[in-house]
Amino acid sequence: MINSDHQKTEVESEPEQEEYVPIRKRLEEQYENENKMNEEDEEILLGPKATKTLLEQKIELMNQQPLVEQNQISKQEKLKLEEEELLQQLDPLKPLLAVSERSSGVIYKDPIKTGWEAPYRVQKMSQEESNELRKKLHIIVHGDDVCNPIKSFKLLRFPRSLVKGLVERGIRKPSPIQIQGFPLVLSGRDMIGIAFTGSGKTLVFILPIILFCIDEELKMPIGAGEGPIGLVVCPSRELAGQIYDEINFYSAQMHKHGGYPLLRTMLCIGGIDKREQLDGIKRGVHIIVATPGRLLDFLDRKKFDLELCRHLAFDEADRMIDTGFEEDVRSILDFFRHQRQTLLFSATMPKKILNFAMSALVKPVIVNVGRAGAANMDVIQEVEYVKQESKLIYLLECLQKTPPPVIVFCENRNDVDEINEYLLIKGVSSVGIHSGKNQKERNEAIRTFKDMKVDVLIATDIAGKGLDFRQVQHVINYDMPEDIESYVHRIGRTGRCGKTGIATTFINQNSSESILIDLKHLLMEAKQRIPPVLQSLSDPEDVVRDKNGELVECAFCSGLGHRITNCPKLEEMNYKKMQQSSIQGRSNEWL
Ligand SMILES: Nc1ncnc2c1ncn2[C@@H]1O[C@H](COP(=O)(O)OP(=O)(O)OP(=O)(O)O)[C@@H](O)[C@H]1O
Repeated sequence: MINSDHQKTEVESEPEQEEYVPIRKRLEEQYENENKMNEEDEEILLGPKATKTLLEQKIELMNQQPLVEQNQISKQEKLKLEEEELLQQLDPLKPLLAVSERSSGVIYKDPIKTGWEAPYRVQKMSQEESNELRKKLHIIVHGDDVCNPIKSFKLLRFPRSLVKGLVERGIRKPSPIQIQGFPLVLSGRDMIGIAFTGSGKTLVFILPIILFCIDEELKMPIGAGEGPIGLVVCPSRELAGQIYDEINFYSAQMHKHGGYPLLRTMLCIGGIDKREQLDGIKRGVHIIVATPGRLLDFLDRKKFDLELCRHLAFDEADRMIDTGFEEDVRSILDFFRHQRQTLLFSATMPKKILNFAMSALVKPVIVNVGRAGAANMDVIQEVEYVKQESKLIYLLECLQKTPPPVIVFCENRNDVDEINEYLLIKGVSSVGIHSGKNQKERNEAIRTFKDMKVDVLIATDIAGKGLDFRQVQHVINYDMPEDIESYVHRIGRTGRCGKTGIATTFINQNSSESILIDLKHLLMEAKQRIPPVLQSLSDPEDVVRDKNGELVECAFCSGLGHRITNCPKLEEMNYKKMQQSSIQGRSNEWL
């Protein structure tokens, strides 16, 4: 978690802790309270409420069928329905609609219009041909009127100067998420893109946004104080910096090789001088890349507005709307004055977040490449039992597995500092990054590591999501993260864009059994070797399989080894939420 360190410090410094109330009880109470307040709102938005539970409705439905057709509700089905119900109770949140949209009663039914159209050759592809191609590439789509996938940049009508830029980056043909994602985004559709780490999701939103902005600029140049047309929001400053650099790279390529206008972009994140950022706005800006805290700060203080903004992308979207931050997202949406295109991307997307996110989209298309939350198959996953006291020594040995650069992840920042000190003493060139460091130190750490001036980066989950370090062949988890999604993101820092990588994870008696069972199933799914220590763990009784015998994932964290009723992430989040209810304001991490 990006701000887990910060949260831990706050929690530790609390003199008196509130009494711990079991999750079910708290949820029941919370649901009752929120329900009272939101009944009217919800009825307007969602229609009249059902008076019966899903289970009762199902039984009633079955009773209406002829006796012969009646099957007993299986234990599994019953569990699934109970889970659906629990999920609904967990989600007493209003749909992700901005207050302004709700108050004006405006409901958009059609996607926004763009000037892009697929070539005739693509348009006349039959449904069977499209499905065949999707099947071959493991692309699964959900949604109405999904446009055909497109296999080449040329057919996508990308300008030559842009293709030149792609080639300079070693990119010659679109990846599966891009084959389906580009035509959808270019044609104005709202989209949720879910594909494994390192599969090229970033380009799916940045390239179309660049093209839309150039188109607008050519029609009517952006004036002083105007813009942005495109807004990208992501959960960490480092990721924002990376996306910002990518946008500038492709814009510069199009300017240099094609004479297109050079786009004005702005990085809107905490930890850097506000005045510098505001200077950018004065000249007018086409694209802003932001973290939510600083963005809301500027929007609240009317430093710029979203009057012209038509394209909004959330990267690592599930993290953005994870418990506790949906209010920030709602506030951002509230600044939009006109219809927008909304795009969400991540390698993990638990069902709870997906349901919630869908309410902000218009006629959305969900594009999946593989199971949401599955590990990248190009990463060889190794799990080793290492006693707590032997970890540092073993780490040195483990670093020899591959040539540098290597990333070492750990849960808390004290460990980052301790490991960094140890490695430096042992003569290993390393650098540490965590939320306790100032932005200058954080930027410096990422830069020196990216430029391969140091061999090892030691990081908390602050560097776990979205960051693209092309050369990294080995990721070491010094400890097992608290939830399986963070594990998937962490190991995804290697094995990117088709290259193979190794991930080594240290486990011991400190790792919770629940997360180890999730890990075991994730390894099984990715056809990896299961070490004896994990083999000996048996599944809890409530684990459910679908008709094909596949495990049904937890709807809250996508873990395969437990149900939502026993979700450790949910338990942890609710505990933290309760602990922090007295702490006012947004986390520093987001500013
Ligand atoms: N079609 C492509 N062919 C080859 N390389 C590509 C292609 N598209 C993107 N890349 C490169 O692959 C790397 C990973 O891309 P990107 O960062 O977009 O992955 P991602 O899917 O967003 O991963 P994560 O989930 O970890 O954020 C980048 O270096 C990018 O330049």
